Amino acid sequence: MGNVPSAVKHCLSYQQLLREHLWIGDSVAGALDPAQESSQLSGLPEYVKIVEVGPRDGLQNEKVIVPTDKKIEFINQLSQTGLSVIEVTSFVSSRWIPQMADHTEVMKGIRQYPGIRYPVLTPNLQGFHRAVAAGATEISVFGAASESFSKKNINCSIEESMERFEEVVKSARHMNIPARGYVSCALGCPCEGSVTPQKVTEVSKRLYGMGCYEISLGDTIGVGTPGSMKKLLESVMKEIPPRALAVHCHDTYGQALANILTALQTVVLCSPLLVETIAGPWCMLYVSPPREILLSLLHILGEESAIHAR
Ligand SMILES: CC(C)(COP(=O)([O-])OP(=O)([O-])OC[C@H]1O[C@@H](n2cnc3c(N)ncnc32)[C@H](O)[C@@H]1OP(=O)([O-])[O-])[C@@H](O)C(=O)NCCC(=O)NCCSC(=O)C[C@@](C)(O)CC(=O)[O-]
Repeated sequence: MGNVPSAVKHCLSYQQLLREHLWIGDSVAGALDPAQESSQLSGLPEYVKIVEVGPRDGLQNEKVIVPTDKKIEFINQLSQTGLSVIEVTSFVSSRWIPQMADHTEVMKGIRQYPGIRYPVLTPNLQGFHRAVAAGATEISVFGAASESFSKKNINCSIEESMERFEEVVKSARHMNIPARGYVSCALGCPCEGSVTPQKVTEVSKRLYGMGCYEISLGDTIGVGTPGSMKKLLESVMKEIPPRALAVHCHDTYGQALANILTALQTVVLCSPLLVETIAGPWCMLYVSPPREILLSLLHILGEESAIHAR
């Protein structure tokens, strides 16, 4: 792997993870034959949906603005890896997030493959209408469980954000456009520190109640631990069915894999059917095919701006 950063190495494949991180399970390490693998996987969901968020959450954090054609190429390559959902961009203000200023060009420029969904972030009606005009067929609203973060991120209180999201989700429903909902700071806030599971549950419930079909719990600054993830899910699952939950784990302190594993194990106890985990070069693991893509992206971005965790 030469000088490829370890965060990137972690994205390569489950098999690679098993080889490199024996702690994932002594008896699993090195066991790549299908029979053994399937027995080791018991206790985990039968199906894990991966939402690739690299083109949005990854590129929005790059200091160097990636050229539009490279973004389009990146997304088109991701589309060929077997992913079923790729978050493409966000229709936010370019004054706030200049890295996403080319949202319309990216949305219009990508090749949309049948069977793959390409959601985009829309903070308000203005963003929603622009997204739809650019061809978006799935959207996400993004709130927070912390007042300070909400103000800092989208310039409004949690309550105001819910009012905006109601409008967006209602408009989306009228157009048969599915809506997802993010809850940032689910395991800690950069401004306020700890955030209670009750607060996260309350915001998640509002988003689910207004019609978001999936609620993604964001460990925005990667401060979660398996213990706090378990407590969080136990609280949120009292109000929201596990099949509608996703976790979005930043790997800032190297805890994302452990947190995702805990999420999978916690959710499977309640429902063997489905858990969604957000994956992406910047966020998480389990994406086996895009090794070449990651390496070529690193080449595009330059090693200095290597994949980082927020
Ligand atoms: C939400 C706003 C737009 C409010 O921004 P604002 O300044 O409060 O908006 P405003 O309504 O007062 O309008 C001010 C100007 O913004 C324009 N405006 C208004 N809305 C839009 C729009 N949709 N697109 C483009 N322009 C817009 C509007 O037209 C006006 O333009 P002017 O008249 O001054 O020329 C702003 O705060 C914003 O864009 N924030 C971006 C936040 C963001 O993208 N953060 C990163 C993503 S969230 C995240 O990363 C967390 C997540 C999802 O990954 C999960 C996790 O990790 O936990």
